[in-house]
Amino acid sequence: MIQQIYPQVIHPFRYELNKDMQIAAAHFIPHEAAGQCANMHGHTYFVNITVAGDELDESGFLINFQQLKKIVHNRFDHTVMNDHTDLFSNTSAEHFPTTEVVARKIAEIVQAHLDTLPNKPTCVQVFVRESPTSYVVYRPKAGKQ
Ligand SMILES: Nc1nc2c(c(=O)[nH]1)N=C([C@H](O)[C@H](O)COP(=O)(O)OP(=O)(O)OP(=O)(O)O)CN2
Ligand SMILES: [Zn+2]
Repeated sequence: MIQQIYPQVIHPFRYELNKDMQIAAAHFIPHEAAGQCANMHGHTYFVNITVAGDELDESGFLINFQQLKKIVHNRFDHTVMNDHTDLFSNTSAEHFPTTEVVARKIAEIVQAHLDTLPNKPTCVQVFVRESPTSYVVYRPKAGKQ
């Protein structure tokens, strides 16, 4: 069971939901500054996604928790991050599968789905813990990723 305390995000919305998930995945950072992390290795990523909004859908959901798991966990679990060439690149630092970029890409994937919903919720924070001692918080700027 995942039980962690996450950094809080300030937002103006009435509702906020949080979905936790674990993703087992491998990656490498294709840069000499990464040291040993330039070699392929694996993590159990702990991800927390925060979605907020003022309106619920016809089910009384901001978004179905299960849908969030489907679009994020199912996409990455037991994969190699670098193999997702539609998202990550081994030649551009903005797209290396670092914790920072993984968090941003998850926010982009989630927001793209939220944009299709009639109640128009917003992804306001993505927390990604890559190791017991290292995590990133990504907060999209209002109105853009
Ligand atoms: N800013 C970032 N720095 C590092 C990243 C990253 O994504 N963003 N990634 C790595 C490596 O991929 C590595 O998996 C994680 O490194 P680190 O936190 O050093 O992992 P350790 O478990 O070895 O940490 P200790 O606290 O030393 O046990 C490197 N840097
Ligand atoms: Zn790593």
